[in-house]
Amino acid sequence: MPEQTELLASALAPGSNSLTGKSLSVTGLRKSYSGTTVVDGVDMEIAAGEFVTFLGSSGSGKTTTLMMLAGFTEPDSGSIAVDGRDITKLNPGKRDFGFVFQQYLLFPHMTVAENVAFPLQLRGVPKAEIRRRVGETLEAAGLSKFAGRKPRELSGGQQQRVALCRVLVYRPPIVLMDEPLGALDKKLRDQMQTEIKSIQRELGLTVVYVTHDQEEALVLSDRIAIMKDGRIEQFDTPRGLFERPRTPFVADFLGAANFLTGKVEEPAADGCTRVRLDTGGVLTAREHPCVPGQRVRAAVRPGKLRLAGAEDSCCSGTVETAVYVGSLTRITVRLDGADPGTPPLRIETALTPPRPGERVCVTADRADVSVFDATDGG
Ligand SMILES: Nc1ncnc2c1ncn2[C@@H]1O[C@H](COP(=O)(O)OP(=O)(O)OP(=O)(O)O)[C@@H](O)[C@H]1O
Repeated sequence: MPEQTELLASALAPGSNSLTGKSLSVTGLRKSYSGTTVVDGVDMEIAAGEFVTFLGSSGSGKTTTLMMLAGFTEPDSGSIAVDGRDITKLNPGKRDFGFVFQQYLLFPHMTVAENVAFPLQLRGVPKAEIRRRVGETLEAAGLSKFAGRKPRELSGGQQQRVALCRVLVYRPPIVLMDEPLGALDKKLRDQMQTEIKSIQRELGLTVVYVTHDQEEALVLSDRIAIMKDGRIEQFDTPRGLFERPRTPFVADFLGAANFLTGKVEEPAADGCTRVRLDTGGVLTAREHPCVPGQRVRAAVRPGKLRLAGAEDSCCSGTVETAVYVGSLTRITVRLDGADPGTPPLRIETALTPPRPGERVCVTADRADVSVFDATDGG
């Protein structure tokens, strides 16, 4: 399949109007419905050729934001610019964006070839040129033998590939995709992710993508905008989001963090923040803007908590469960002195795991500990 992807990219390349993507600039975008704000001041700069994903739970405003970029939904305020040109008032057809949605929205009465030809006809491309470009695109996508079929005679993956061809055939500089792989099974989704990513890279397209699937966002994106209640909580690279979450929500949303409450100790010479945990024991974090005595929550991902060696300062507790899930074991540990109402710590380890009932001491490297003010919700 990678070969096919390269073919598709090269079939689209010759004679292209706009081979590379364009930049997108979004400022203060807002939208309310019946007095309820659903998009609440979205600002972002997307570089030409960048793959950006809106990731968030249902109702967080991802689709509404994308629809405003597309021009299908009118913003209450804010502006959108492509390569510095304001397009906020431009109607969708004039924006020359490509759209791919979860529902493939292929025309059911048209054949595959007619579906792919449609955007070229709209743009007044001469007939011979249409025939050539449709043929090349279908060939490269491995769809030539289905050219005469109607969409209902294709599988979900094939239909989605046709939908992708129908967009790429007219080479839009910016492609907007809303859960395009949502209807496909896992294996096909993985395969299509690879294809979409390769085509985007090969052609240098700017892609703005919507999903609620974390793994998909991490695989595809140069940067991810984590959305909550109509706002961007953090817009960063996958690594940045994982390693430097700016809010407890982001820490928990990506990779389900453990939260431990405590109080910041007097600063030490190394500039690190030491948190004396309510359960006893100390966790050290890299520098955070905290003051001594401040009540905080320290966040650590399950894969970053580890069972301490003799030399570590650590937090003692008892293993409650240990479940082997293939390449690693998921352990839960109840810390000594933990409030019975609080959930146990979740730890993932590839090492030989302890057994339920065993006493352990838990710690984390300072680079893996994030600290938030205790009143910072999320
Ligand atoms: N046309 C509309 N009229 C009224 N409310 C709307 C309209 N469109 C969206 N909403 C509301 O705006 C909020 C955000 O919706 P949106 O579809 O943008 O969220 P989303 O993050 O894409 O969610 P999902 O992942 O479920 O698609 C929701 O509460 C939704 O009910």
